[in-house]
Amino acid sequence: MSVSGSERSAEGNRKKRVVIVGGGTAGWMTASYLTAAFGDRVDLTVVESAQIGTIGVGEATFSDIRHFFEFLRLEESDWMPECNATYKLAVRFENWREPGHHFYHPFEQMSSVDGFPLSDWWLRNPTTSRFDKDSFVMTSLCDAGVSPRYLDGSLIDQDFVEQERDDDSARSTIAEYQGAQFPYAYHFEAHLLAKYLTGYATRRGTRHIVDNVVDVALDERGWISHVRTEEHGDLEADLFVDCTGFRGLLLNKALGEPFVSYQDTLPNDSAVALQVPLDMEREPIRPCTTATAQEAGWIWTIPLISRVGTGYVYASDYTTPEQAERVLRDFVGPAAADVPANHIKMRIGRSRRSWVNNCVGVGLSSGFVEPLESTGIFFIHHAIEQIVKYFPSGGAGDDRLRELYNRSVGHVMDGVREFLVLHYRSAKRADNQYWKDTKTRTVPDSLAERIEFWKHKVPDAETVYPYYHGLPPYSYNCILLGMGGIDVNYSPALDWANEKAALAEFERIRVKAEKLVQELPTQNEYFAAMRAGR
Ligand SMILES: Cc1cc2nc3c(=O)[nH]c(=O)nc-3n(C[C@H](O)[C@H](O)[C@H](O)COP(=O)(O)OP(=O)(O)OC[C@H]3O[C@@H](n4cnc5c(N)ncnc54)[C@H](O)[C@@H]3O)c2cc1C
Ligand SMILES: N[C@H](Cc1c[nH]c2cc(Cl)ccc12)C(=O)O
Repeated sequence: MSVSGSERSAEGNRKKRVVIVGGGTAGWMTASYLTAAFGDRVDLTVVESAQIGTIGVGEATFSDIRHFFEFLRLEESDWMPECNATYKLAVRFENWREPGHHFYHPFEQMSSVDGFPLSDWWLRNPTTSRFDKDSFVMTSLCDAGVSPRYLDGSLIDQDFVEQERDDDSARSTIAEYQGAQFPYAYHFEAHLLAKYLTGYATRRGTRHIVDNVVDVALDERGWISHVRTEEHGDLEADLFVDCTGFRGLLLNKALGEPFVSYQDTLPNDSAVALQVPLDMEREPIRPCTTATAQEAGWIWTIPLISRVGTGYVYASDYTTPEQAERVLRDFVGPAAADVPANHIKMRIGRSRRSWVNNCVGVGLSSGFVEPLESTGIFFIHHAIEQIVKYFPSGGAGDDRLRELYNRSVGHVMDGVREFLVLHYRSAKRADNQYWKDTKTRTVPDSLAERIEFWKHKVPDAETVYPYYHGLPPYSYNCILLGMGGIDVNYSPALDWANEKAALAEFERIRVKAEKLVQELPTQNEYFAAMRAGR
């Protein structure tokens, strides 16, 4: 049955009611974005429990998140100080290859010379032992601990400033900027961002209810008719957004949508986290997330203003919570002595469909992979953009819109899963059962075949996971060449090619890095100036 434009717009003109259950990062990011997208043409309510806490450990992000803040028309100086935010130029991997080794996965597109990526040229003739340092400027900036902005606020890479549109009414999305690599992302306290966005959304008309949802009622079609709260009665809506975290109260529990576990390929299912005070007068704020390999997983180190978020992500099949906490406390040292530990059980995988009938899960209810490449908030941001893109009309075409949404969200999570599995499979480290098993465990179907290709031709757009999943081919190059456990070869054609231009490109990178390290302020200096109002 087809629906005419006029029928659709009549239905579409009715004010849509959206109820978001859950007030963590997912709930408030969704509320803020929908407010920014639709204004008061959509009636929004967020209901969150005062008793059930949120996940917030000190999070790192993708660089794409800048489009979220831009969509809300927020400047860094508005929200960063409120969320103890710092810059992230890369992920630094320590000890994944062998003790004492480190490499970076930076926010910087890898150059190509004569049609071949720099990784190919580097494999043909490694200038030094550091692929990441030879091929990316950001690596040196991370080692030097500098900010990607000068003290006057200008950005290292003016190209991005020039790309920004003059037209104030247009706002960008992730999809529009694919291919253009912005040079940094952020570290921030997700619970502070949720608090900041509570103010943003409620000032723009979002209703905020603090109460427990105690029942989810379905109508005869199996759609949600209302959620029942303890003290605020029943909340009806056209669309319910499940932001209840790992509980999946609406999507999984009430609607019964199955959860597809990734545990067979990504066994890390637990974490223990600490918030460690940081003396900003004495200690540098590193401009990167650090992921340090451990006996049964890895430890994240996320530098924030005045503190460091840290935690051990581990597989409960290989160690216990008590041992994990001991390892983490030893790693941090005396600074963690009086800090309480937060033990978290993680649900790894995704809901088979994230959008079912009139309920869409966003955040941990939709899916989660371990935080190795900081993808949780990216999943949320991507999901919200897709909700707007496929927003239902209430008409017959909605089934198709939901299907497209579910495909897009499913591909993002499945693609990220492949990327993360590659980290473990390609890590050279194999010094205990945990690390030995990473070499023999099943990998997602087509990854095994891709790895066989990559041994002979470094990853490019033709050979990585074929659907959009946020990660460009150069990221795969960084991981493969950095982890060192899979032998990759340069393209044979390079034996007959002239490498002069490639050598000049390596030299350009070296000179640019040296200059920037001299010129840029440290993160400590930059944020001291930002907080003083510059
Ligand atoms: C160990 C760990 C490390 C992470 N690190 C990163 C990182 O570095 N980068 C990144 O991008 N992401 C990271 N994440 C993911 C990120 O923290 C989450 O994606 C993000 O915080 C969103 O969580 P959420 O809002 O979906 O769920 P939650 O924070 O769990 O919020 C759930 C909300 O639902 C409410 N709720 C639940 N049940 C009810 C009920 N019955 N009635 C009313 N309200 C209810 C709760 O009160 C709460 O407000 C990490 C996650 C974990 C576990
Ligand atoms: N969408 C990209 C994803 C991306 C590109 N480079 C990196 C580096 C790191 Cl450490 C994480 C993600 C990405 C983006 O966010 O820019």
